[in-house]
Amino acid sequence: MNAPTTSTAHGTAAPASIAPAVQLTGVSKRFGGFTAIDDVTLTLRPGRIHGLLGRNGAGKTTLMHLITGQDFASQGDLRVFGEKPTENARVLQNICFIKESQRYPDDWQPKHVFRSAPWFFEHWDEEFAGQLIDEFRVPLNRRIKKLSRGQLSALGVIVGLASRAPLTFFDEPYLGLDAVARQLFYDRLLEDYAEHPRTVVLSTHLIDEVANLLEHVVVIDQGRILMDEDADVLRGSATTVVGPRTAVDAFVASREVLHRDGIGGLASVTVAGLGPADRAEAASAGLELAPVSLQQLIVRKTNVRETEFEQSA
Ligand SMILES: Nc1ncnc2c1ncn2[C@@H]1O[C@H](COP(=O)(O)OP(=O)(O)OP(=O)(O)O)[C@@H](O)[C@H]1O
Repeated sequence: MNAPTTSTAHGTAAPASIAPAVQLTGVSKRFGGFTAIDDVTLTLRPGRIHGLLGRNGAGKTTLMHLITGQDFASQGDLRVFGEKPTENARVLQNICFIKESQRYPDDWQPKHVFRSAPWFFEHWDEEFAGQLIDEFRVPLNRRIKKLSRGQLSALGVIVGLASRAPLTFFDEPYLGLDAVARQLFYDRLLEDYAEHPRTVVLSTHLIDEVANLLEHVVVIDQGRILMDEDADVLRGSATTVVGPRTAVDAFVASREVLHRDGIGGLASVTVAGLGPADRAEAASAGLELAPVSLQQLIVRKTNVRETEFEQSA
């Protein structure tokens, strides 16, 4: 029996109904005395592109290992398509996990990877894979050990895209990819996802590069979820106010300040959520309002919440 799936208008299998694709409740992962994932409760809804973001060592890869059944949680309940993922073929056949450190048999060439992919991924699209192989210029008959770093990354990206797995993880897939190849990856992911909706989790440090792809953002730090919000809500949740310092200070005095910057008599202050009336007030005070990039927003909100966490600890 397969994991619950349903046909979309495009005829592609996707997780059924509105049941969560992934559901974690009070999940922790400890390595000896060190807690890498700390009491995480998180839901990933199906049919969305999620960004899993966070600083080095935050716990992103560990979390993905737990969700993809490669490791056991020390505590808590973890469900993927409603079932526990570990040692569960029904769930695992619907997951594709592309990671930078992917290992292949010593004597394998890319052609062996592409030949074996359909055994693992029931929605594998050979024609799409062929198109991507040409576009990313991956040599099919060279030993994988001899591939350049970028070619190796491209191999993973092609498998991840052409697998069309209902739940696909890309853990820092861009490492080694040049700017042209990264853009190609983003373009093909978005086009293919539009035609074949599925649940995608993208872990990356290049937040602004993927900002337009992301529908939902999860930020993790020291094993805890710092942010779990729709990207659109996040985008509209802060604005930078720029102008003469005294006017800016007066305007932000009663508002939630996320970040302050400035030089000489000029100030640039990022504040949370401005409504139409606030915007009119800023305009009449001669202040400029600038949008905040997703990356800046995440960095600023993360700093504020890290401080709150530290104070409450
Ligand atoms: N097998 C392990 N044994 C001990 N500690 C581990 C193990 N695996 C991960 N850790 C620790 O858990 C923490 C989270 O690591 P993880 O690889 O999940 O971070 P990450 O967010 O993916 O980081 P990066 O962005 O640098 O790849 C780190 O402090 C790491 O050293």
